[in-house]
Amino acid sequence: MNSLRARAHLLFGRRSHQSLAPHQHLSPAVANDLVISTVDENSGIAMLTMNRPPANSLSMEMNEAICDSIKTIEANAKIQSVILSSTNPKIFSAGLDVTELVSPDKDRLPRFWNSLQQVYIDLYGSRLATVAAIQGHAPAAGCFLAMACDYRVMSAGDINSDTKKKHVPTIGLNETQLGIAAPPWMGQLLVRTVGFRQAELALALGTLFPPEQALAVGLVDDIVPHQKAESGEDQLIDLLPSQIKDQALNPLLQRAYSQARIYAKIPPQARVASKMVTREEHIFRMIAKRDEDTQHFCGFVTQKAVQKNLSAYVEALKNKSAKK
Ligand SMILES: CC/C=C\CC/C=C/CC(=O)SCCNC(=O)CCNC(=O)[C@H](O)C(C)(C)COP(=O)(O)OP(=O)(O)OC[C@H]1O[C@@H](n2cnc3c(N)ncnc32)[C@H](O)[C@@H]1OP(=O)(O)O
Repeated sequence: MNSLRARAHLLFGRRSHQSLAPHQHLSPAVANDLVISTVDENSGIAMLTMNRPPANSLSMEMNEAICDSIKTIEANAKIQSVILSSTNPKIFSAGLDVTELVSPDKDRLPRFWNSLQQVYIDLYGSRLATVAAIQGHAPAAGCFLAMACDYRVMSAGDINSDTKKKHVPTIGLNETQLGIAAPPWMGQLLVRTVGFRQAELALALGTLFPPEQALAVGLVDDIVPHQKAESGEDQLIDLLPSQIKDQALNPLLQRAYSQARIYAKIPPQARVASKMVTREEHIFRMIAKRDEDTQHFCGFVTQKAVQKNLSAYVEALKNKSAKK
């Protein structure tokens, strides 16, 4: 137990009281293209915006960029909360980049999987309070990113003013629909989020929940109707990267921001210690089985039958997109 506590300190307690970053008031966007980070030391809030068109799918480089951004923000002791968002108004993240899975390079595949495991460790185990602003679709590992946060707000959907078409985002672990299974630690996150029976059903069926249902099962904490607010918070406007500067009146981002502010006011030692109570065991269990998990993943994904399903899925995605 003592060693668990020591390791927990490494995971959750690291750098929480040290200022490793030079003092800054409000930083301009720090972009590594795939992920854009902005921080506001006055409010103690940062924003991590995923920016990998067209769908924020998680390639190895994208996973690494997410981890790098989390670590950079964590190194600033003035920051207590981070909002995870997307530059794409219709897609939060489409999950794993499925092209990483089809006819994979045998040296890259385990590294790719390790990069996803690291996102889990760094995001789920972050000392920061994390709020997911789920504006658009969040299937599979997109749902995982949201579940790894402390709080999830989801858009109720939107009507295109020109075409009058309704856009309703969905969220869930839909892996079985691709002929694959969510890895145990990801599936367990769903169990921890929505409870055993709902998770058992949703995992088997690959259910993608629209916002109202996601709220009803507890997969998200709040849903926000898309009605532009009259006025925005100046501090939120400053935090938005240039790519989404026009989103200052977006009610979803405003709701995420107010939740991030609530978290930022809680004494960090207490908040982090309480996070440890619910998360440390799960994280350590995964770390202990990390290599086994990688081997299982590589073995599973490279099976002939699985490759056939994945190829067909990627083809269908491309055809769907081409028909638009
Ligand atoms: C033991 C463990 C073993 C295995 C575990 C493996 C775990 C896997 C977890 C995963 O995350 S698997 C990935 C699952 N993801 C999906 O099934 C999502 C697929 N995408 C969609 O359903 C839709 O794209 C969307 C609902 C997210 C958005 O729909 P829409 O707005 O209509 O956009 P398009 O479908 O036209 O897509 C736009 C563009 O993006 C490309 N794309 C979409 N998803 C992915 C993806 N996951 N990876 C790579 N690329 C993706 C799509 O092909 C289009 O690209 P174009 O260049 O053709 O425009």
